Amino acid sequence: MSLFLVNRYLGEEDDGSTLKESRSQALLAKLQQKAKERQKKSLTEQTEHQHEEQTELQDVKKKRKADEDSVQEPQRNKKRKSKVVALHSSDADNHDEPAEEKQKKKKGANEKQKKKKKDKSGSSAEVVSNTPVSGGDAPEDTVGEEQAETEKDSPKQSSQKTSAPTGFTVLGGFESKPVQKVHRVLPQWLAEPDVIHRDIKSNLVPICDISGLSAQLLKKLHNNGIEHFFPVQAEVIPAILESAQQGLLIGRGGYKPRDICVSAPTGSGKTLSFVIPVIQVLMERAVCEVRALAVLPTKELAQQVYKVFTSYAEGTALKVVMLAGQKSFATEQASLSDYRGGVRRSVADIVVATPGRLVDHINKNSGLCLEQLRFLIIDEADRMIDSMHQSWLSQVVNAVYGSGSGSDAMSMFRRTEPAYITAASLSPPQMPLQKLLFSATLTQNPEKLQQLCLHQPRLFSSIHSHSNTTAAAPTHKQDRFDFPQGLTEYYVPCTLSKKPLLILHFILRMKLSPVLCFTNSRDTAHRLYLLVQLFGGIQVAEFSSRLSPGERKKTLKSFEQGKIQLLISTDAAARGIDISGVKCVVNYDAPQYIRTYIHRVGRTARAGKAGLAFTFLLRVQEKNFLQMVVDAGSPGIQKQMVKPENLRSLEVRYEQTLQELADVIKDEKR
Ligand SMILES: Nc1ncnc2c1ncn2[C@@H]1O[C@H](COP(=O)(O)OP(=O)(O)OP(=O)(O)O)[C@@H](O)[C@H]1O
Repeated sequence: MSLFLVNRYLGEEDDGSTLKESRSQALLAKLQQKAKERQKKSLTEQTEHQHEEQTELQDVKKKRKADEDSVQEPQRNKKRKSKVVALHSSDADNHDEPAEEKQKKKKGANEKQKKKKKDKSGSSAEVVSNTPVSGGDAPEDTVGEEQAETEKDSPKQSSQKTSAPTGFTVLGGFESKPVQKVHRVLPQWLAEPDVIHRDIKSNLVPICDISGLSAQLLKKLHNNGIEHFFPVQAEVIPAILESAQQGLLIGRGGYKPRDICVSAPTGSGKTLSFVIPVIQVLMERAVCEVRALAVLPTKELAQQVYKVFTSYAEGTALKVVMLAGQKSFATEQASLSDYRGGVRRSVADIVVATPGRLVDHINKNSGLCLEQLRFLIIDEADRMIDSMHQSWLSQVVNAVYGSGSGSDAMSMFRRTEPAYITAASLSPPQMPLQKLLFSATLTQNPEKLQQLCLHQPRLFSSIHSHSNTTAAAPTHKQDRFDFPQGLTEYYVPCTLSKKPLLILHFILRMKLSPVLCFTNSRDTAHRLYLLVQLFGGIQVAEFSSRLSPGERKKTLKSFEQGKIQLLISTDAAARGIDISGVKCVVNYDAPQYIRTYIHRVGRTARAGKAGLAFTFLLRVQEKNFLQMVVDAGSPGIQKQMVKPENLRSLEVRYEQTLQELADVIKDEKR
């Protein structure tokens, strides 16, 4: 005999499907019976409630009539009418619903009603609003009366209401409404800029017509072959000079000077428009401090601007320093300050820097003191905004206002970062930091510009105000820009395999050199360079991050001197690089972005001269690329076909070169 009996659940007994079936049938029968009982119950409840509701409704009606008699308030009447019509229409809505749905709604409403009664909190108005939902059985005479009244008042309205079953404005309904176009509204300073003439040649201003420039500077300009200012210079130089008319400490009328933004085409002379006034203002300084800082995105550009600054600072007491990593950190550090009598003193007035190297000097406390900074120049500003993730600007601002928090509270020149302008914030006067922004493709996106924390900015632009507001109308997707007047744009339909032949044809047959040719990657640039070199007969060089900064500098110099017929480059040379004598730009690879296109083609047709730009386009690229260029405001891009027979004479040699190239690349990889 067993002491314990252990019962275990062993899952469904597998005694055949018949048992399972009989069980499920029994379950189904049970459920059906329950449902029937529920239906019956609800029907009886319903009739009871309908009766109750009718009596309640009549009460409400009586009460309301009494109210109406006493207070003849038309506004209230209107509300009630619409309510009743709405109730009626919601009832009409219900006709379309399936019977089951109706039943459910009725039941739900009944339950609600019950609850309300229990709580004794339901107002008469609530009862009215609930009534039709509970079955659409509102007393016919009430609705009919109200509807008749409404019809009398406004037949049009009533017809609308009968045709549209819903009297309510359905929130979140499914009615399709035409989507309203969102029109771009620019802040006034962006929408209405100070206009710069586009045509350089016919709007030259003699240098002596600009007041405020010293005889020394005028002489310097003259010596450099500049007798006239370009339109952008004629507008911007006086504006910067005016902002510093009262000295470095305060702006016009004692106010902080406005920041200045300049959007003018490539090659229009933006560099001199900040170099000349900054030199002019700083020439009169007594103590050497870093008062101007120009930030540029690449070493090459920094080098170029540094050259212009040094050229115009020559013969003055001003010292220009470059922090772009061209020299060692220690050498750069030594050029910033020295020790005299145990005190560190600045020996730099103007600093030209790349953002990375600049931040290095700020963080490593290398002797770069920005506490007396008056001008912050941001060239290629749109590109610099894109590199804002490096937080270089906030580091510069911290370096400018860093010691204003009280370490030297007695100092008259103590600086605090300006917040809102109040009488208190303007006193005592402090050296203002004025930002000067320059670009050929300055963004009109206020959100992006906001990152620069501009103070009452003033925009100088060659894009006219009317086009600023309507410009984006066709697409609303991209900004519009100005193209140099002397530029003629072409696109060349081609296939991938014909591209190298085309470039050879341009130089050997069309004699278009010197050509600056852009590719989208440094590998493409390198292969094309090798191919052209192997083909022979063309002075060719490449320019990309494959080369050291020193090699790049040399290459640019040789190109400028005319020793190179074809310079194949990545976008490293697309922005700002000023190489005189570039007759032709070729986009071997079509650029992806309009800004890249504008800067690339802007390496020719500079300073009012003529220039050609060709873009090789594959069939699949044509539509989108041409649309992008037209939307950006290009005056027109023409089609240039190159007949296959024109390339035939080059083909045999080209095929041989391809084989040689394969070997060279193999060797390189090894
Ligand atoms: N007033 C002038 N007279 C003659 N040449 C000038 C004058 N101003 C500038 N230039 C020349 O025009 C060329 C283009 O100037 P700059 O490089 O300043 O153009 P940019 O507007 O900065 O172009 P990008 O947008 O491509 O940087 C330079 O070679 C410069 O020496």
